[in-house]
Amino acid sequence: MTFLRLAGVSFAHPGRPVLEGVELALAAGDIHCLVGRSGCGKTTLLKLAAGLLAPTRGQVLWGGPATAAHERTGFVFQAPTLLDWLSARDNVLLPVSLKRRPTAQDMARADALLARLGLADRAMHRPGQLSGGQQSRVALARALLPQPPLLLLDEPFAALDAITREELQRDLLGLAREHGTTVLFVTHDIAEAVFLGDRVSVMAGGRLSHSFTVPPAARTRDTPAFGAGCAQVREALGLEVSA
Ligand SMILES: Nc1ncnc2c1ncn2[C@@H]1O[C@H](COP(=O)(O)OP(=O)(O)OP(=O)(O)O)[C@@H](O)[C@H]1O
Repeated sequence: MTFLRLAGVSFAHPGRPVLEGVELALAAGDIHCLVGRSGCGKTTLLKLAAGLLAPTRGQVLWGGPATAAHERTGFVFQAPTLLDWLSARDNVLLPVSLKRRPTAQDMARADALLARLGLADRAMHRPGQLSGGQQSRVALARALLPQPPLLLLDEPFAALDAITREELQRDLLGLAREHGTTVLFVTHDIAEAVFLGDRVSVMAGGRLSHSFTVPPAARTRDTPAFGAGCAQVREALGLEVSA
């Protein structure tokens, strides 16, 4: 089933065309990674997918469960964007507490998500008392709390060290599978895209120039399948591929 489709989507900021006739189809439950050079329009595409921007041409078509547009998507940005004066648990509860008073069940769900992400003993800590990786985990838990069918991630792990980044990639993969969440993930990092993606699309010249299906074997690093996936993406980006 196609979950979200961008059909011939174009977008221009004032005086600056960014996207030209983008075609993208997300299958339900897929993790789709988008790789491209800085400034090529990845964030703009995510905002169009979220309905935060409207296309100047083309359509964004929703084929997922019938929910209000703002309830369809969770968003995780590069910076965790947590509220400094709230505990980790209250940050996770924010999508609920902006609408109504959280129930005991909401709090139990927030605590369960924090525990799933290894933060059981940090629920009452404020963001300033957490490491960068822990703050990113809180941001991920916050995005997942309303159980959105679609999760949009804009380089969420870019600022993290390599070890924490790999841990969070595994956590994201596990959580997306457990919840059946469809994911659109923007990254500069080719290895991250190949590790996480069921599909990887390369963005260049305002459109998706290449799209690949990644075999499940590529989810183990240091396998030929992983190496081949990275080489394919490098080539599509016009980067040197070692022999
Ligand atoms: N509000 C805006 N007004 C005008 N131009 C903008 C605006 N937002 C982004 N742009 C321009 O649109 C282009 C695409 O920006 P976008 O943020 O989508 O790129 P990106 O691929 O996500 O970049 P990065 O990888 O560096 O985050 C860039 O050239 C940027 O300068």
